[in-house]
Amino acid sequence: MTQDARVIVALDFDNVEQANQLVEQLEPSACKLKVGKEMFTLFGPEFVKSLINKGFDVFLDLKFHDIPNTVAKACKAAAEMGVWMVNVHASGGAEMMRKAKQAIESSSHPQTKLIAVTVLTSMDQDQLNDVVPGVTPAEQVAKLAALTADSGLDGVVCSAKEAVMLRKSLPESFLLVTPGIRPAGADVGDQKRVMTPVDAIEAGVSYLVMGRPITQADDPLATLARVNESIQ
Ligand SMILES: O=C(O)c1cc(=O)[nH]c(=O)n1[C@@H]1O[C@H](COP(=O)(O)O)[C@@H](O)[C@H]1O
Repeated sequence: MTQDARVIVALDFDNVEQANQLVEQLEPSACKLKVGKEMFTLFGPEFVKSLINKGFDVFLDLKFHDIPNTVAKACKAAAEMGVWMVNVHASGGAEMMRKAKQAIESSSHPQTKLIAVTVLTSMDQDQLNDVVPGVTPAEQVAKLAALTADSGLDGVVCSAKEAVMLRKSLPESFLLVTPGIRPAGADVGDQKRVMTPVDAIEAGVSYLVMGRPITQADDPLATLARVNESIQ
């Protein structure tokens, strides 16, 4: 594996011992780690710092969405924890995103990457119609990704299905971070816009977020190794 692992393992556990049991088997060269709302609410910054101290790049996935001042301060606090990446919702608007980026740049860890969620990968056309009528997921992702890039952020969270389209209009350095990744035949669960790891990388994705297909596998390490091999 290269130093810059392309798989981000989503640690969505309600039990810190279980999470640590998995983490102990993983290597920072083989994957990055994502801590989301469940584990952060249960176990807080100490858990995040323990992963950073083990050498992992940590994506703190709290999807901030609030008034600009509040989000900026939350992003600065996240950066000062030493995380590799943090995210906000692009639908919070340009001012919110710009202020968040500036706050990170003024922090003691200015290299923390800031990305914005476009349309959640659990949403299909029907669900999006309830929120933004008459717009396809791809159109909404394109609009919010352009807004995110214009606001100076490092990238977006989208589904791999939108990657080819986004790569046509956004620079190579703009990060596309894609959940909804499922190896062929794996259980889709609540995800709607899904793709396999190989197809996602071929579509131009920067990082693959994978939770249950790895964490719930009989052999998480072997599953991660197979994914890494397939995308080399
Ligand atoms: O921001 C995210 O990470 C995220 C955005 C999105 O649109 N969809 C999405 O599934 N996620 C997260 O990515 C992970 C996907 O997990 P699995 O569906 O188990 O692979 C979860 O932790 C979600 O919270």
